[in-house]
Amino acid sequence: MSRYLLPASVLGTAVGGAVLLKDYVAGGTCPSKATIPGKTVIVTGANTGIGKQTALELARRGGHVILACRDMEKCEAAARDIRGETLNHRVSARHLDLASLKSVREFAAKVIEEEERVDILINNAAVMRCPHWTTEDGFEMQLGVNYLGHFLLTNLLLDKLKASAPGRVVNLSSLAHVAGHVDLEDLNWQRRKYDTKAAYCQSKLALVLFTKELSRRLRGTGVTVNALHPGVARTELGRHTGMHRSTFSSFTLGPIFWLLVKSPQLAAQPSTYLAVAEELEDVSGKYFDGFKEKAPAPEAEDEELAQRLWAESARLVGLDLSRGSPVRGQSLSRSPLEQV
Ligand SMILES: NC(=O)c1ccc[n+]([C@@H]2O[C@H](COP(=O)([O-])OP(=O)(O)OC[C@H]3O[C@@H](n4cnc5c(N)ncnc54)[C@H](OP(=O)(O)O)[C@@H]3O)[C@@H](O)[C@H]2O)c1
Repeated sequence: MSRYLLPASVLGTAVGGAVLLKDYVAGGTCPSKATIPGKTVIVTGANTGIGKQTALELARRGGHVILACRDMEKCEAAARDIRGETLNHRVSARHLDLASLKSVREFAAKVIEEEERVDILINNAAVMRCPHWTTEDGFEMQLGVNYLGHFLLTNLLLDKLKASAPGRVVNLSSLAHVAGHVDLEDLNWQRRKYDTKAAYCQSKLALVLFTKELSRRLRGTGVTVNALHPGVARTELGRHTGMHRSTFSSFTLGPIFWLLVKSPQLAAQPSTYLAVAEELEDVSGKYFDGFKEKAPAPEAEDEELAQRLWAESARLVGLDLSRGSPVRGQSLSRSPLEQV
């Protein structure tokens, strides 16, 4: 067994390296020079990685940028960095923990009350391949943070987005969605044996399906929504994968990874493009790989699945299906899983 390990690892590394090289070469800076003075943008998970760089790029383009993060110390520090670098003082920090529906509702309520408008929502935050953790409301963490938290947040902000139209929603998905499967009978991993990779892929596929159904519902409102694979970037996303704990990985994959993958600055360019490019004004419901529109995985094209997922997600987060608003009288502290 062990004599196959080294050649297999070398082959794996070479293939992985080639894919990443292609990704790097395909990258580039945002082809649009559009500015966004007077527009209000929300970026979730903006204290680090692609989110922080996207917020920086949008602040450079004159937007009023709201960094929405779970750790206020990191959030304020990122906002300070961005203000210092861009000299745009309309960059602010707000608390949002996507692992808590109560926090999502509080964040949305404050934004609706205190902000005049919301033009662009970038659903960027994510957690990848963490242990089998659950959110405050009892959802598997990757489903709860990456998908359900953003599903609820977007729905709660829709009226504001529509009132500020034209507007845009950008959902950070991933190429990993192609390996995903949405199991409507067990979205929350209560019956299936838990598989953290599959849970990440499911959450990213759910975001593409959500994009499709939301786009259908937004027709004629002036608000568009698209999903994006930003490319492979060296960020903190791999913090739970344990790659750094393996000696083999540290000495082989590690350096290759750091050399070949995109910087967060480069990986933020497609998010910026989807948020501002004038030529995308009427483009909605699509999946982008970098700057290019691509066909997503076949399961992500299933309109009936997208509609059923919407209904199930609304049920899980406690949205009134007919109004798209929180169910009246619903306790914010009880788990929606307990309520249904
Ligand atoms: N990097 C890549 O190669 C890659 C590839 C494909 C897709 N993507 C997607 O691109 C997006 C950005 O990823 P990244 O690489 O920049 O990752 P990252 O560096 O790990 O940043 C993730 C952000 O999400 C935040 N976050 C995590 N849990 C949260 C919660 N409960 N509430 C609010 N915020 C939370 C993190 O906050 P803390 O710092 O407090 O944890 C952080 O700000 C993600 O959607 C990811 O799936 C990335």
